[in-house]
Amino acid sequence: MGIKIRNVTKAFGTYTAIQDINLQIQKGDFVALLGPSGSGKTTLLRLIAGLENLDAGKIFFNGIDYTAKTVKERKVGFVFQHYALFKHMTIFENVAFGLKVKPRKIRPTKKEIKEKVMELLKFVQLEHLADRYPAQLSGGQRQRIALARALAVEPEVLLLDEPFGALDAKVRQELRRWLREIHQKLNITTIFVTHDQEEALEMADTVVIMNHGKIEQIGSPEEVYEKPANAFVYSFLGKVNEFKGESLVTNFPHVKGTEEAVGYIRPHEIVLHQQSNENSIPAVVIHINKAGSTVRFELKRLDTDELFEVEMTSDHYKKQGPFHKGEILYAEFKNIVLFDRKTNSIQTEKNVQGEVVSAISSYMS
Ligand SMILES: Nc1ncnc2c1ncn2[C@@H]1O[C@H](COP(=O)(O)OP(=O)(O)OP(=O)(O)O)[C@@H](O)[C@H]1O
Repeated sequence: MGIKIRNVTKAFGTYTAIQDINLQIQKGDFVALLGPSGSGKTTLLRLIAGLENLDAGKIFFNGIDYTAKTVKERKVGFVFQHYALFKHMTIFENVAFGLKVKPRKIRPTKKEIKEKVMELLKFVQLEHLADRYPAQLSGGQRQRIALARALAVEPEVLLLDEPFGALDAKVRQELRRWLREIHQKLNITTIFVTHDQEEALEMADTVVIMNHGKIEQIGSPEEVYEKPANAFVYSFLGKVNEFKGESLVTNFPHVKGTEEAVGYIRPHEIVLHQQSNENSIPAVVIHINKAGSTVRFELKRLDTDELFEVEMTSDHYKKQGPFHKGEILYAEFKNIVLFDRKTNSIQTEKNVQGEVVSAISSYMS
């Protein structure tokens, strides 16, 4: 099922949660709606489902205007963050529910329902839990059952709202992989909401980045990460150090009047030296975190007192270090990305420092 959202707007009272959104989702796509809290992700998902009425615009399913269709008519399957399983029903009954409540004419027979439910439980690898109650399952198992239940009615679109949000990191990781496999097998158009950029970039084929009820960028994970459309997308996808105004001037003596310029640098794009060079800025080490395969440093610039983060692989650190808290190091900023705050557009990207200085100078002068 392909979905087209055309000029859709939705307000709650005087607050516009979705502002004139356009989005086209291809049949079989695996889409993440990604954005900070309150950006309108859930509202957009509920509009697609037919759980909310829109104020303006249209929604098409396979080219047909579905704007006025009910939830039932849209044939969507849902999975929510908080497992909406029926507590008083067994796992089997939970999965069978959608089939049992079908109108008599199209309701499968008891035998067919049993076969279908057992097939789904096998599919989500939990057939041995058929007779248990939801309270006897782990959070991850409950979400897998919630998915089996959503799939029982053979939806044409699968909608998931922060499906793994309430689970711990390890289970979440397992379920991400599992859901991708399920999508590969079934190829149902799937849209999931998340505020976790790692989850979106890892799982989705298409990422839709939302902010303040609008879409900031649509693209593959590579596209949005490598070619962010604006400052919001850049800073939302991964850690960044932000420098503006005086800190950019101090860093780049050629730059004049920097009010509208913001420079972003990812922590792994800063190189630390024990000796100064003409491109480096002195900074004192505030904290070193050596847990895991990446070593993270917090440093304070000596010229502006600003804090910033640096990351390097532990292998690299072994060769270059050890560094110590309180030590003065020299930070060289590679790949600074400069945004114009007025137009919210990228001025320069992925340059080495020398080129950036000239780009900034020509932009500012
Ligand atoms: N039923 C409602 N009545 C009034 N305001 C609402 C309603 N539903 C959502 N909103 C508002 O609309 C905005 C968007 O909410 P929405 O739940 O879509 O955001 P979200 O991006 O999914 O956020 P989160 O990640 O926190 O769930 C928020 O400011 C929210 O307060």
